[in-house]
Amino acid sequence: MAVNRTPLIAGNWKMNLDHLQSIAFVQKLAWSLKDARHDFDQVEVAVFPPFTDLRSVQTLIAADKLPLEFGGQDVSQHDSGAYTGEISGAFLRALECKYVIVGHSERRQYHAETDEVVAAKVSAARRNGLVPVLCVGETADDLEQHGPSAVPVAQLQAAIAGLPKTADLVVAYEPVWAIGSGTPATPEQAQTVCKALRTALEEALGQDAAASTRILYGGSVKAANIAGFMRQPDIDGALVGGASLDVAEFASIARYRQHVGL
Ligand SMILES: O=C[C@H](O)COP(=O)(O)O
Repeated sequence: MAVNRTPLIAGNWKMNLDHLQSIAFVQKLAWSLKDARHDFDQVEVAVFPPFTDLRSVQTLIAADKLPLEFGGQDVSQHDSGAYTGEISGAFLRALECKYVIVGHSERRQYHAETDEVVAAKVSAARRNGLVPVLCVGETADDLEQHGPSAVPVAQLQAAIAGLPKTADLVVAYEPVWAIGSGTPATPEQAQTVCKALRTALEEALGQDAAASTRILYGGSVKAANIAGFMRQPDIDGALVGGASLDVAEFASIARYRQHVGL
């Protein structure tokens, strides 16, 4: 991991933990990281609760001045109007979200989100002052047919076409076959794709954007395997699903520097 990119350890809770559970979780997480003298200047930690938890999480983090960031798991491509069930980026920003996940494979798969929709959501996030955490990744079939990098790179290119060179963006490489499977990509496999993604960032947005944009790996990350990913030069953190629901496990992932020997 390059020294000029602050690593980001992000927990995507998906559809887990209600607002009461979210309060207990965030309190325990902050306590656990404080106990362990986690260095928040060296590693940024963020949680992505369900929409219904965001107000509780915001209130707790603000009241106790907890050094945690948070964001939504999705955002509408529209800012307001007759879109039943959708959540505006303006609403997320009003709740002081810093980030929003865009284009997660579960949204692409279960909600038929196309590259075009994902690109519109990236724009909506930026328009509303949110940093998009743009997810890209190939299925097992994609991998067999096109190799490791073609699909994630094409998804990235489609989502960032037309963005200004100064756009603040996080990219999360999540091979679909690794998500929730217990079988992560190897650090070397993940590095190969993340390097290709960085090259695509450079081609689209220039050298500075490529050098400053954080690229996360996601897919069956846990405390026992985080160090291998964080040793890779083009991996700047992790987007964690299942393991982010266990406070001790997630805190241990956030303290990856101990595992890496830093
Ligand atoms: O957003 C997170 C990813 O989908 C990874 O999920 P997982 O850690 O449960 O494999």
